[in-house]
Amino acid sequence: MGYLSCNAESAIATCDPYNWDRIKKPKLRNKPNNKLFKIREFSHSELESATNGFSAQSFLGKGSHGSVYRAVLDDGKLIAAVKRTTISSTSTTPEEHSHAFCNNRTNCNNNGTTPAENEIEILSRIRNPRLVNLLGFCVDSKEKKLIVVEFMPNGSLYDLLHSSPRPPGWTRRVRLALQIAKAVESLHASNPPVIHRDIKSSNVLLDQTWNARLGDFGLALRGHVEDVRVRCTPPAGTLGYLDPGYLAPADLSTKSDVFSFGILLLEIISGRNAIDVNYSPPSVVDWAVPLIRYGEFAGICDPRIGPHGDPSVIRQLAVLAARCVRSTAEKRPAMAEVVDCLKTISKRVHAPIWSNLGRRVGRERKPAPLITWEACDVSEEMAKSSKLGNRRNRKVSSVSGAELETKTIGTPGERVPRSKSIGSVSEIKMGLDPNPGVNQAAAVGRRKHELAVKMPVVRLSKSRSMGVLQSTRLQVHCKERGFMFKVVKNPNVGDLDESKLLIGLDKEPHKGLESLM
Ligand SMILES: Nc1ncnc2c1ncn2[C@@H]1O[C@H](COP(=O)(O)OP(=O)(O)OP(=O)(O)O)[C@@H](O)[C@H]1O
Repeated sequence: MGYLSCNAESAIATCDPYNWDRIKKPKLRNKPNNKLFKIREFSHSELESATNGFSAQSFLGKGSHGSVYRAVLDDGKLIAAVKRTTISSTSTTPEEHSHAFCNNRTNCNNNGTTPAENEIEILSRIRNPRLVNLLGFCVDSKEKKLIVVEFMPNGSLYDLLHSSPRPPGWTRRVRLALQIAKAVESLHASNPPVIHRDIKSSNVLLDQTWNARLGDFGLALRGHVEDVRVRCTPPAGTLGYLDPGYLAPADLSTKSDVFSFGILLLEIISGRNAIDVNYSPPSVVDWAVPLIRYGEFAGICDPRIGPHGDPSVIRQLAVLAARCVRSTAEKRPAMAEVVDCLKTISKRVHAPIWSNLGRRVGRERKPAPLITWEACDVSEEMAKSSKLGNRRNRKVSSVSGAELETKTIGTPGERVPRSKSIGSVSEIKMGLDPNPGVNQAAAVGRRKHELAVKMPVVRLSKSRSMGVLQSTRLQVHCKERGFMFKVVKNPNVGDLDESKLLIGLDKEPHKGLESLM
């Protein structure tokens, strides 16, 4: 039995009673592997030598909360990834605050724990082949926590979708989507449930056999919605993936993860970033949902690979994604249902080529009613919207069009190749359009072809997890406009070159944003 001590308040026994519960109920669906497992405590010198002194050669990448290094441990028998966070539970400097996107009352994102402590606490209780599992931790002399997790040698799903010279085919995309869905479902099926809150393609890593693993539990919350901890943790997530209905702690549910998964599924289908200012509308939801409503399924497929030979595969994937991003959380499917749908789709993707021959030679063939329009609320709204006009369209799409700070737009209709530049939020100010139907109506009107309005060249960087801004004015904005994002250069960010996206739901204005509100 391993025992992990993070700090006096949050000492964690890996033999948690919750895990005993699950061990007693082995038949639970997709039960995470909650067998007791050892969490190692590494010495700092051990990790230092395993990463060649945290050298540039060992550097794997940088996230919102710190840097990640490849570590060779146990005489080469164990390769791991070490996350060195930029904040400690005792740190107080403004720089550290801004690195952690913390509000100005605490340097912690979750009620007294830093993202690193939070990740250790959550991952020490769950273990699953679909997750980037915890191997151990280390506390350095400045009380900073270093997290040691399984090393994922094949990069992230983000890189695979957006930077790979050989974009994955449909079989692989559906397999990856199913693996991620299973990972999320296993979190939601835990007792108490774990809500990840930061599902996105850069947090899906690929293991040595190219299977998807969900990682980065820095923002995850473990508990029931009524638990104090969940109720007191302000909203956080990443722009483009964040559930627009998640405006206050009480709004959080597993359905927020379902929304983010829906965005990820649209990204997998289309190869488009969640937010891409090279397109109008920049939000993948605003772009894809109107096309899905009008049955233009081929229009949302990644043009680098084209639609799947069996149109029902794309239809089912698209409708599933549209259901996940429904604006009403209760109408979104549970992850268990998402897994079932993807399993069925997966079987169709794998169906032998001759099963499609009927259609190819012109023989009429009914698509399998796996996810029919009738079963999908989107169809109801489609029918309503055609009666009520485009103003109704806004109700379906949860994340409305992002508003560009600059209005300079190139020639409408001019085709712009899909840019690999990363849809981010650095140079732009984004808000939920107060008239979201306008964007969507335009999208529908020109739906026969992909919308391609050339935007000013903006070099973008990867969307980052965001923290919390405390602002009454922004809260008012949120209420008045439905929901509002502000993306600005944050002068407090220090050496992080990323601009930070902040969403405010509380009292005191954040210095960096005050002037922009
Ligand atoms: N276990 C791992 N194995 C290999 N590479 C990893 C591992 N974990 C993270 N990385 C890489 O390190 C980089 C930083 O990861 P990290 O999770 O800290 O941030 P992120 O997900 O990119 O951004 P954010 O913190 O905003 O969510 C990423 O490029 C990621 O691919």
